[in-house]
Amino acid sequence: MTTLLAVHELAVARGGLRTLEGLDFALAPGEALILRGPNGLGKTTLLRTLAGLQPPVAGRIEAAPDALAYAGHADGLKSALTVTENLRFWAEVFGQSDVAAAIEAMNLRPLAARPAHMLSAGQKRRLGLARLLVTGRPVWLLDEPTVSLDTASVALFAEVLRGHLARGGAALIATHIDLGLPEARLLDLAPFRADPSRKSDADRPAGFNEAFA
Ligand SMILES: Nc1ncnc2c1ncn2[C@@H]1O[C@H](COP(=O)(O)OP(=O)(O)OP(=O)(O)O)[C@@H](O)[C@H]1O
Repeated sequence: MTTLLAVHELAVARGGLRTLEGLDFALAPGEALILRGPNGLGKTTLLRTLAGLQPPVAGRIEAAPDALAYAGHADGLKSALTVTENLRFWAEVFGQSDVAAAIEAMNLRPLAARPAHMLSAGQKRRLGLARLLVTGRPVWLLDEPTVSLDTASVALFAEVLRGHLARGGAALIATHIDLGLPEARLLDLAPFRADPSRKSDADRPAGFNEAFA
C-alpha cells in the first residue's frame, strides 16, 4: 500500500458553517504533513473530521478503518489511574499489550506509579502522547501536540515521531511551532478557506457535529 490516508475534494464544517473546502492530499508511509494556518481557520475541524468525530460535508476520506489515531486538545486521561494503568487501559482498547516502550519513549518511568490527576500539565501531555504508541495505529492525527511541553519534551516527542515515521507510520500535525522535523511537508491551509458566501450548507443542522464530540 503506497497511501495510508487520502482526501479528495474534502470540505469540513464547524457549527454548521464550512471552514475549509477543496482539500486534496495524501499521506504515504514515512511521511509527515504539517498543517499551517491562522487561528480559527479550521485545522482542528479538519483533524476531527478525519478522526471520524464528525462527518465531512463534501468529498471523500480514504483510510483503512483501523488506521487512524487522534490526539486532540483534551488528553482524555483517567485521573484516578496511574500512568502505567492509563497506558495499559488504552493498549487494551486498541488490542495491544506492551506499554513499556511507550513509557520509555516519553520519559515516563519516574512517573509510572503516579495517578494522572497528580501530574503537571506537561506531564499529562507526555502521557497523552505516549498513548499514541500503544494504539499500534499507523496514522497519527495530532492537534497541537506540543502544548504545555518544555523544550526537552518537544525534542523527545520529535524523536518519537521520527521513530514512528521510520517504522512506516505517518502523521498529520496541526502546530504553530517548529517541531524540528525538517523532513516534514508543509500544507498551507489558507488557500482552502471556505467561501463564506456559499449557502449550500444552510440545510445542515448547526452544531450537528457536536453530537459526536
Ligand atoms: N463548538 C463550536 N461551534 C461552532 N463553531 C466553532 C466551534 N468551535 C470552533 N468553532 C469555529 O470554527 C472555526 C474553526 O475552528 P478550528 O478550531 O477548527 O480552528 P483552528 O484552525 O484549529 O484554530 P486554532 O489555530 O486557533 O486552534 C473557527 O472560526 C471557530 O470559531
